[in-house]
Amino acid sequence: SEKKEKSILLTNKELALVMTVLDELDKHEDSWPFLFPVNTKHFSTYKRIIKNPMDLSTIRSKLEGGIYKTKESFVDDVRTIFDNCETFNEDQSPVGKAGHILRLYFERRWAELTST
Ligand SMILES: Cn1cc(C(=O)NCCN)ccc1=O
Repeated sequence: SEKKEKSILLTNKELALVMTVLDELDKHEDSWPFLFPVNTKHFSTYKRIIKNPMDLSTIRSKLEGGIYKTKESFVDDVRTIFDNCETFNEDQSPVGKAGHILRLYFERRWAELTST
């Protein structure tokens, strides 16, 4: 049925929406800490402290692989990036500050694009 179908994949409109937001996050000047997975060889405690690592390249791979069935599951992964950042970084550190700025940008942009 139409309802069932909706839960299997993102509609074209939703796909375009999440792609747009993902592209904007990727090019934002404060996205540099979040473009790729945190280097756990460089940050040896990261794996123990952060249970669900997430980054923008992983989100893009999941999107291209048809992993996201709803736009909400996409939003959950984006928010995980920022929650992980707050867990692992001091608020006033360069990475911590970038995380707060990019989270604010994302939430405002998402609201703009999805609020009726
Ligand atoms: C998200 N995140 C990124 C870094 C980082 O230093 N990234 C550099 C990328 N060149 C360190 C801790 C952290 O939580």
